[in-house]
Amino acid sequence: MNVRGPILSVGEVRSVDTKYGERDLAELTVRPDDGAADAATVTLWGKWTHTAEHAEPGMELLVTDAERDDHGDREGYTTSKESYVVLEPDFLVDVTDVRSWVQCPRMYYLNKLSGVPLNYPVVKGTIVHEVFGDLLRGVDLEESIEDQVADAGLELGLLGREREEVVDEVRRNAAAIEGWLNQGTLTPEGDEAGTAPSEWDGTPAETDWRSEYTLISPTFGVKGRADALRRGMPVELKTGKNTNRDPRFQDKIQAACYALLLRERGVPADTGTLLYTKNTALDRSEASGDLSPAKEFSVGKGLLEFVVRTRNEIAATEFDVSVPTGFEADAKCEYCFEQDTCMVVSGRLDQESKAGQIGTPLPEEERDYFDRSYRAIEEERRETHAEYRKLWEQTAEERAADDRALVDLDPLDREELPGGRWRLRARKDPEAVSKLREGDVALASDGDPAAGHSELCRIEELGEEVAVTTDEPVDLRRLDVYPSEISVDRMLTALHDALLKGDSDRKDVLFGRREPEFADGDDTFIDNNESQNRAVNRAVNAEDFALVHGPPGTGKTYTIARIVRALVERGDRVLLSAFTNRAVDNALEALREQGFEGAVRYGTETGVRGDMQDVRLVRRGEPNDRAAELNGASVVAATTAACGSRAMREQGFDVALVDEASQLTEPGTLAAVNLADGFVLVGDHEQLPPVVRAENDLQRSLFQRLIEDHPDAGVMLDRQYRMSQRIQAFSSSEFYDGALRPATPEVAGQTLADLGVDADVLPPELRANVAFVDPDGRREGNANPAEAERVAAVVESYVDAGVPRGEIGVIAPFRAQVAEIGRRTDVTVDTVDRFQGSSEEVIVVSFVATDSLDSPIFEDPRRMNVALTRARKALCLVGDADALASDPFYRRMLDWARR
Ligand SMILES: Nc1ncnc2c1ncn2[C@@H]1O[C@H](COP(=O)(O)OP(=O)(O)OP(=O)(O)O)[C@@H](O)[C@H]1O
Repeated sequence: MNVRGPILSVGEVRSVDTKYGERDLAELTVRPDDGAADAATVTLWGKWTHTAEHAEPGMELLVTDAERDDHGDREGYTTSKESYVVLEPDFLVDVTDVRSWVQCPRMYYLNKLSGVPLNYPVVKGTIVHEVFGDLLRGVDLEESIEDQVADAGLELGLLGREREEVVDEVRRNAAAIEGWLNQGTLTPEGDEAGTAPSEWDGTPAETDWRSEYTLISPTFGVKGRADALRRGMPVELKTGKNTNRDPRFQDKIQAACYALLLRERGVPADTGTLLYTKNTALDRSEASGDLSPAKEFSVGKGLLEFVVRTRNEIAATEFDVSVPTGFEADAKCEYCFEQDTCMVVSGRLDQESKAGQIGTPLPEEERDYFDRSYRAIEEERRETHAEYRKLWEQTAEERAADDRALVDLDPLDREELPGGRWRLRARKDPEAVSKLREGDVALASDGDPAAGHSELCRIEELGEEVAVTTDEPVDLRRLDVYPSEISVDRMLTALHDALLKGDSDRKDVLFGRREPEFADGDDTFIDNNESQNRAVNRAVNAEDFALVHGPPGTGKTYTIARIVRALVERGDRVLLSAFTNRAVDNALEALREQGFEGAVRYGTETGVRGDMQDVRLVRRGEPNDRAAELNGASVVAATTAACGSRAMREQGFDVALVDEASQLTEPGTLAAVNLADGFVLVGDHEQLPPVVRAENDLQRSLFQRLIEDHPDAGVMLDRQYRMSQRIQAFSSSEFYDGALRPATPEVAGQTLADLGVDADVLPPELRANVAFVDPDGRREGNANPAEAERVAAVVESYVDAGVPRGEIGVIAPFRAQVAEIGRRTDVTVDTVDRFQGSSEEVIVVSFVATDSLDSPIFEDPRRMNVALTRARKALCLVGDADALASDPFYRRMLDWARR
């Protein structure tokens, strides 16, 4: 029986005499059934008392295979021989984190802060791992090495490595792997080593080899990606040498973690193998000891329990977001490679640490900022974990209704690609919608992503047919959004880089110790728009930073391109960045339209728009050429997320220009800003705020903070090129103090007639360029079918009058209503978030709500600002007048629309 619930109290560890001799125990009070049952005593015996020492009231406790042990009138449970005790099972600890924690808890923390840097051992390690995977999939060794070294071309070039030298070194490492794979003793009888698994049926024990296996354990709160499984047993590859007979302790722990994860799936993994690739590469005369690369060890219950206890220590530390000191373990600092880094970080952040501190602490406000941001980012991590949990807590139908999965796919075919990867196809219900998009990394599964067979995949095609690529074939019956911690990890490293590596002068301005400064200068860069020209001047003259506030349609992109050109003309190297790929590509397009060539686009093939592929930096190839292309570019364009990548973190710029800055968290913005001496942020804090799950400081952008603290550093673009006078009026008065105006009389006076539409053909209620229609529908959940029907009819009226379908967009607040409307019309229907940054001649907005507006979606008027400003010539609001009139903001909107 499993007992699970919140801990109410934790008793001291004490010893008692039992028939087996003296034993330790600790009693905890827990409310089982996830808090629904009456309080019960749970007794943890023996080594599990170690976990009791880390437990605190408020944490969640899980005891598997518990036994009843009633205490008089109170229910009680006790651990059995089979039990595992898990603290905070919902917190998913990564296997690599368990590994670094056993080396030293402080190392775990430092790794988290600084991320994986660009260095040769790391890049080489990745290549060797890839080659290992290739060998398991049956690829020829030499072919694989050439291929994988070419793939790492850019990074190798940035590290100044020559291709030949790397090929040689990888070959020496890979030889150990190949040799081992070819050893008959380790291969099942009659089977050839290195052959790819023929058909995967979901049970690891039944196939010979699997590479890169993603595992998540709901019970133990652990996740990770095993290098390989051999007949269900974990094999870990280490690009180092180890001449002892036994694997290194931390390596053993890592393999044991995977064994634990496999056991949860019913695979009795009782042996772990570590493969040290440098062993055979040693010069035999210099080396002594055990030179065989593969070292096996047996994974007993004691080791698995140790893994869980270690994992519990991490979960307990993260429960109160405390910082490990290193005293938790008995690692010796003087033997540690990280000793200096550890001391510097401890000194700068004034943290207690076993290694000690050097240097002077950062000013107090910076340490406060660090602590607050660190906590906020860790809260966001917990929210990400909650997303993982939904993979097994929600039913397939719930996932689909939540737009997080495409379910009931019908597998069509599978095709093996060169290099051993697979392309899988399936048919999907044409009406099914989800958040998944082409290019996304997702989880492909046989229908059960947690307990069944699942593979990470990349979505290549998402129409009526779905096509994905994976490492191994899987019966493609379901596709899930795969929650990634990468953005959380990158926020932490950006925070680290900004505060611990950042220039102190820069920090003086960021932390309000000094005002931003500007050089004198007033040139004419743009002669037909005064505010845009001021914005370019502000940006060009900024000694520290400048802010460009751009309401809808005011020519932000145009102005950005002009700023970039002006900066490059005076000899600056510029980073052109934005939150989304779309905005980065739009800015590049504007640059091209203004006649500027020579920008390099840093991004993935699927992320970059088709017409920008010609300037995309290809990472594959000859190291020197690849690095020269990036290093030599005067303008590099990349999303802010990509700015946190290993390669980009090593780049330096004079100015970073960041578009959509109001949609970015502070650390998200810092990722780009860290790379440059000065920066220009472009955004509009009156439109959508940063997209985060947790409710904390991350919801406010750096753009907003700076523009509120230093209004003089900003220029607002006040002429818009998009909407007719009538459409923009409400937004201008509600959000921009009436300062927003049409740029030209043509913009102001545009109507549907300009499209050749005869207004008389339209129903009377749609003839004005702002219209309101009340369909008298009823909200059902997050949809309103009657309203959807009316929206579709409104769309048809515009089409009948001559508006091309491609010029009409429909915006609805909830995905359920998007789907409801999508079933009735073939024009673009989406939520506000998807429409930000775009516009259409005609926009129809569906409000869904009836009776009242009680949904968080209606609480932030900035959403409405985005919705209402997407229309150029006609805007039609479809909603329930009574519900809208119940809130002052929406009442004013109604008054305007009905005027
Ligand atoms: N100074 C200008 N002179 C002439 N046309 C301009 C000027 N500035 C912008 N435009 C035009 O106005 C339109 C909108 O500009 P742009 O796309 O740069 O707006 P934006 O502010 O980036 O829009 P969004 O609000 O969607 O981000 C474009 O067609 C652009 O060419």
